[in-house]
Amino acid sequence: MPVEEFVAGWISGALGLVLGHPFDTVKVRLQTQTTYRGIIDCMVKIYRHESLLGFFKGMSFPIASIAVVNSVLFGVYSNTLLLLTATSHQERWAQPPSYMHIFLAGCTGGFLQAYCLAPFDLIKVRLQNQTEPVAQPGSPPPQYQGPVHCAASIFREEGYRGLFRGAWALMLRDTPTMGIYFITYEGLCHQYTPEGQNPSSATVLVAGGFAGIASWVAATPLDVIKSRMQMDGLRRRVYQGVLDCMVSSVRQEGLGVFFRGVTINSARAFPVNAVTFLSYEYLLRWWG
Ligand SMILES: CN(C)C(=N)NCCC[C@H](N)C(=O)O
Repeated sequence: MPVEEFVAGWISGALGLVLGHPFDTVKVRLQTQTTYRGIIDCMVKIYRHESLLGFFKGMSFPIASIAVVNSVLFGVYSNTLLLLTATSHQERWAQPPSYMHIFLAGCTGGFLQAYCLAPFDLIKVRLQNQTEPVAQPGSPPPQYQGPVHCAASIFREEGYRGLFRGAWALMLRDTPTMGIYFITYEGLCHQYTPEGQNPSSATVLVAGGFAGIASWVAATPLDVIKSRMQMDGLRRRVYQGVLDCMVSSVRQEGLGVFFRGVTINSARAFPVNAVTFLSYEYLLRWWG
């Protein structure tokens, strides 16, 4: 099993994550809180009330977890393709796998990474939703004082299963959309690369960016539900499950609720995934 794919997945994911985290904070707030009038209003309020640091709330855990999460996604994707098609990453441009195989490998990677991601994503969302300014002397401390405190409090108050709150919605979100992610990336690369050659940096950047946008547009409805399920249980339980969360969200806010955060998700997805795929491809070429 080639381990370079796992390491390349980790490094490239970390680069993309730092770039995209401020957008992610705005998205999570828009999806779970009703106090903001839109992206700009949310950004201005975060900056005024919480300073620039407010945009980076909840980032330390994802940075620590990206090693596991992204290496599982890229490593499982690549190794599943190797199993299905018997072609390694280096041979893949000369002998392209079928779209069905790419989709299946993407779904497998997405499914397994969702399981690893669930507790880390929960803690990120809970921390991002704390609106108190970071470390202001004299003011009451926020409910969670950091990622470890947050994890320990969830474990104490909601038990082990509490750490996996929203995990079903996360799996439903990530399994098909990671198939879409890799199909878009590989499809665009092949479209714009002469037979048998490696794709150029510009092609990788554009294909990676559009793969991010396509997958996030498809993922946004379940992303909204996932974030709501993760915030549920903080004070009292509102939703009985994923379906109940969908139905009551639509009843209260209309069908538009499924597209909350889609603009900021797409704006974030392009640079994040362009950088992720470019660094991934270069690291593998460098080691290959
Ligand atoms: C849920 N969906 C659609 C995805 N996770 N798509 C793949 C993008 C992964 C990248 N780390 C990012 O955060 O954009």
